[in-house]
Amino acid sequence: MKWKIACIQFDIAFGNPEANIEKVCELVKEAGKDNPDIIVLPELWSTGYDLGRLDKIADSGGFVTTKFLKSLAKEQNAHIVGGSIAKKTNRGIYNTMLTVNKDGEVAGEYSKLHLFRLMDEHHFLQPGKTDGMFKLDGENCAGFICYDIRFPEWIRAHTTKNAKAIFVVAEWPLARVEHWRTLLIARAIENQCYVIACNRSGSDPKNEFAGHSMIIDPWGEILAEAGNGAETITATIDLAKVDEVRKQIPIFEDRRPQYY
Ligand SMILES: NC(=O)CCC(=O)C(=O)O
Repeated sequence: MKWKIACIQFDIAFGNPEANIEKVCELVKEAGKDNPDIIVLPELWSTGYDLGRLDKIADSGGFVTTKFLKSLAKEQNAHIVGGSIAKKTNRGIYNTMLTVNKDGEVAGEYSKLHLFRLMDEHHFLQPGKTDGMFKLDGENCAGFICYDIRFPEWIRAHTTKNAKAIFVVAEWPLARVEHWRTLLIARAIENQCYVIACNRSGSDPKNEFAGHSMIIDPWGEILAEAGNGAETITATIDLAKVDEVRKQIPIFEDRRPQYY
């Protein structure tokens, strides 16, 4: 399976879902001119980290964003890994990744498992309880949200279920850009999978963000990398390469989990 991927890196308007929905609509349509198979958005793209106002601005039940992403996916004939949104439920607010396929169906829903205390998430958000596996065109994929990439065991729990492409959506600050780049490359090499990572650019009242969205192959080669401004990066990935690399160095066969 070959997929052309587009990661849309942009500056999120702080606490302004209407403005962000309008912007994403425009940017997805622009990216769609290149006929990508999969379009990826960053973390909390509709609200940014305006955590103190989430009670007012989070999407209740995720209904507005789900409907919006479904209609965009159908219109663009592309799968959308819809970054994440703040989803309000009667159990609290979650940082939730929604993936919709090009038929306009929800292919996956994953709420961030590891809340990032340095950015106060634990005061405002609930941690998810499910894994990030989903399928696109019958292929196993997995989704992760930002801080999750610091937990290799969480990513591994998905690649041992044969996830071949992992999607990381983020609001990763510039202060730790080298951690971002190094961790993403390491996750690709150690799991012998594609890593498709979409970060935001710009700043909010507390942080300047790194950008540097990346598409990395299972050998750890960077196929595309953004700078730190608003930019859409694209690359074509071929999942056959995952099987090739896993055959060349068979780490999944050579694991000794009984000793770990
Ligand atoms: N939004 C996040 O989860 C940020 C994670 C981060 O910055 C880190 O260093 O980890």
